[in-house]
Amino acid sequence: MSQPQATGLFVTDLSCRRDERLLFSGLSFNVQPGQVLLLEGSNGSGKTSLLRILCGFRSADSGECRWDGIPLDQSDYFAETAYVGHADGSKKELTVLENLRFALALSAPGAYSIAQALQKVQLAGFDDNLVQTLSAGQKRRLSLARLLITRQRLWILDEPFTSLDRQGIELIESLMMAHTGQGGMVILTSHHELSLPHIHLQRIHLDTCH
Ligand SMILES: Nc1ncnc2c1ncn2[C@@H]1O[C@H](COP(=O)(O)OP(=O)(O)OP(=O)(O)O)[C@@H](O)[C@H]1O
Repeated sequence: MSQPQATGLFVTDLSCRRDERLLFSGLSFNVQPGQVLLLEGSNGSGKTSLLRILCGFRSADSGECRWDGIPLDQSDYFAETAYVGHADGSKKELTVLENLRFALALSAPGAYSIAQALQKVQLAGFDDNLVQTLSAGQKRRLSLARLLITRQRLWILDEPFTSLDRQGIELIESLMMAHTGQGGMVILTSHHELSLPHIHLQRIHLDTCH
């Protein structure tokens, strides 16, 4: 009988050093459809470094990552993953609309049109505003709109609640619930306590991964 296929992200025995400091080692976990993984740890414990490894921006010192059972670089992983980092990923000299059109040109379309996504993140009417004129929270909301207009199975979010008001925090939580409810996956770092009822939430505390 054939083995059932491993679906999702499987990480085995990962380690990372920064300069002479071992940030984490022997780190193994998996994230499967419908699941959220919360990375916790003190400042400097390596949360962003781990996310950057998972995004392919830097290499691990050892270990292996597989997507649906296949090494990341031989799989569809990078096309199926969206990253929202500290820098928001928007081009500040372009308008809101231009940024979203640009994102859409690079990815498969998601469930929301650009107009619907702007409405959802409460940026309707800001279409022609240059990103550099938006507030920090509005830039965050624009990066959320990007997640909605494109279709990716895994969202990797580095401190997504930064700069957001209470309504914005609730918005992200509801978007994460909808995403995982449709079989999507989320990996995030946050110092904010999450409210995600009925979601399979895993936690990894990086201070303890040595
Ligand atoms: N570009 C870099 N070059 C050298 N060391 C770095 C670099 N970026 C981060 N580090 C170091 O790597 C360690 C982990 O940093 P990282 O940003 O991954 O931590 P973090 O857990 O995300 O922290 P925070 O909660 O403060 O965002 C820190 O000691 C930091 O000084």
